[in-house]
Amino acid sequence: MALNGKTAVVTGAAMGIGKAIVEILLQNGAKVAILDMNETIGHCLVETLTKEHGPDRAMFLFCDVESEDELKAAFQKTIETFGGIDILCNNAGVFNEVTWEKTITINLMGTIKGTYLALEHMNKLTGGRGGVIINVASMAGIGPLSCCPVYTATKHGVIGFTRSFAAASVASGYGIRINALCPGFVQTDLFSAIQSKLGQFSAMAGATQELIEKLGVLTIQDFTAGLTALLLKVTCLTENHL
Ligand SMILES: NC(=O)c1ccc[n+]([C@@H]2O[C@H](COP(=O)([O-])OP(=O)(O)OC[C@H]3O[C@@H](n4cnc5c(N)ncnc54)[C@H](O)[C@@H]3O)[C@@H](O)[C@H]2O)c1
Ligand SMILES: CCCCC[C@H](O)CC\C=C/C=C/C=C/[C@@H](O)[C@@H](O)CCCC(=O)O
Repeated sequence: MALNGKTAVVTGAAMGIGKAIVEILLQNGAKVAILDMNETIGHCLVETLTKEHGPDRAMFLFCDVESEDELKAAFQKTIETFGGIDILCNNAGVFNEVTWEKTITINLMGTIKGTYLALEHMNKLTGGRGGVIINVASMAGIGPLSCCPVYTATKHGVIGFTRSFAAASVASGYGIRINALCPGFVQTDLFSAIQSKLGQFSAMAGATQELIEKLGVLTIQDFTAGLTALLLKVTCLTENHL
């Protein structure tokens, strides 16, 4: 299988898009560390995945991406257990215009913290073996979304950070491929809860609903089907194309 022998870390992976990414990685041979704050769902997911894919392929690690110490500990545990990290997916994210500072800390700073830790482990210039980083941004990172200026800012930030880091990686020879993923609307818990998280922009809910009707909403199954080929293309090229 394409990802045999590879180890991946996925943040915010207990459910939704993160969980879908974990399943694709496992189906293609990788071992996966599932980082999340939701211990109950995380442990339950590992139990299910172990039945499907066999023992020692997936493990749950409690980790709030706001905490550099927790991220560091989770990376360390992954390296000790699986022998290294080849793929990092910075997926953890929230949608909340009320507690907007936290939205920035999780969505943007969490992604930057994860990427810098991965750089320490993967950088070929300092003895690492290279690797792949995937940052989950959004279509709201490409254009404005009037109901959520801060969420939009974090996703624009993730894209800007990813593009700049990619240029630095190529210019310096880190041996790290980094890409941003920009999904449209996907039926997850985050998507279902948006109405109550708009705060002072709740008057924009109508415009957002029109956009949702225009663009449509992917089921997680359709999202997974569409993502599989793309994710493999990005992650499989580790050795030959860096
Ligand atoms: N659902 C969509 O329509 C959509 C579209 C584009 C991009 N995205 C992005 O995809 C990512 C995943 O979103 P989702 O829709 O699957 O959300 P979700 O709410 O269904 O799942 C998010 C997961 O992240 C975890 N999480 C939240 N805060 C965390 C933290 N501080 N540290 C670690 N884990 C944390 C949650 O416990 C949960 O398991 C987010 O970055 C989101 O912005 C979502
Ligand atoms: C309410 C959003 C909850 C989920 C957010 C996700 O990250 C998904 C974002 C998906 C699509 C975004 C599209 C953005 C399009 C705009 O740039 C523009 O074309 C639409 C303008 C309408 C508006 O201002 O609201």
